[in-house]
Amino acid sequence: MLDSKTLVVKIGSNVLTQSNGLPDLDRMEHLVSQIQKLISSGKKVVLVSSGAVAFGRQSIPLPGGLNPVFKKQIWASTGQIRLINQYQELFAKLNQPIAQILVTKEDFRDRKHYLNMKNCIEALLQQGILPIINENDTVTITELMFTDNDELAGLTAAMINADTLLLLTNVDGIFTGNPTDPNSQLIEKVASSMPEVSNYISATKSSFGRGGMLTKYAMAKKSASLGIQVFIANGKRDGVLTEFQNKSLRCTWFEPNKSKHAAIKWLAHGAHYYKGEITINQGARESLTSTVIRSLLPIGITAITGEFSKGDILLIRDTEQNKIGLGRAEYASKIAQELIGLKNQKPLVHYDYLYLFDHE
Ligand SMILES: Nc1ncnc2c1ncn2[C@@H]1O[C@H](COP(=O)(O)OP(=O)(O)O)[C@@H](O)[C@H]1O
Ligand SMILES: N[C@@H](CCC(=O)OP(=O)(O)O)C(=O)O
Repeated sequence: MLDSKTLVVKIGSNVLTQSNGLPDLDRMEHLVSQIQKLISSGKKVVLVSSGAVAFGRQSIPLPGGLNPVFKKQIWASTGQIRLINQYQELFAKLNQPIAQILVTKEDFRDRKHYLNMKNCIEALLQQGILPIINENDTVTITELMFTDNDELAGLTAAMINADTLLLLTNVDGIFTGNPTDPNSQLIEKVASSMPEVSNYISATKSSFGRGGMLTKYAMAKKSASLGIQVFIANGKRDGVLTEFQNKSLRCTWFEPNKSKHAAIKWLAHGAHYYKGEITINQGARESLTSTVIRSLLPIGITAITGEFSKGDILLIRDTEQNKIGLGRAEYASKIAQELIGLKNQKPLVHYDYLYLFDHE
């Protein structure tokens, strides 16, 4: 376990709910006081909290036959107020100001939204205000949705260049089998050099969770590959964050690789957030994937689809349409279209902003 200065703490729905579905306010208060201690010890903390649907569901009864999308929207929009009010009340007792940020996947796709969000979170942290983030569930339906808040927490950690991601759920970490089976053992450490552990994980979810342990694992691995240490731990355990601070946390710890450049962290999560697609010829493919660092020049481009602006994410494909990597556009699609195949032009993707999938 490494020291941490900037961390994202994600609290799953089931951590904040009792088995009967009612909000677990004692647990919430306990976590709030520990988060406040992390902040007062000098750490910058961003909280990603689920729980809107769970808080809404217990207070607003709805007819069984109602369209599930409407149900989710009603519970999320009514529950989010309850959730954030509860946080507001608990943090206010400790004189800790908070801010609410509701985001959609689209906010990570659009460079302007992304930068606005990043700047806002950084400004809040500078002022000692705790940002509390959740998905804006009322507008994100099906393909617009994050897989779950673990994905949102991973994206947030990359965005703010956090060194640590703490995923609090209702089990102590990843086990070698069903966590309720006494023969299952906690996997305490995952490193890129170690064999895969995903086959231990079953698709079961906690009663209020969305993504399950598999998506948590995938996001944890990706974050660790970018240089962010990840802890999956039990938010229902008393003193979980104090144990984290004392480096005595019972958890699954993902050892981070060498930290990647902030722009690469952002790009690496861009697989679902690109604005345009670029097809490159064989020569450009060889050049980009060689050991020599090279930018992507218009001469190696054979086709461009989609409309993008300077700064947007681009997906790069070879002539067989294999996905090669992601890059940040140095100029807009309108200009790029005119330069396809031309010599002596400015790179469309600079090598500092190029993320090749082989490097994962
Ligand atoms: N091998 C495993 N180790 C730990 N948990 C597992 C494993 N396989 C499946 N799970 C399930 O994953 C659940 C946690 O994921 P999830 O329901 O998405 O939580 P959250 O709401 O906190 O995001 C656990 O409650 C557990 O039932
Ligand atoms: N945005 C939703 C959370 C969805 C979700 O990912 O839940 P979880 O798997 O418990 O982290 C809510 O607040 O209810």
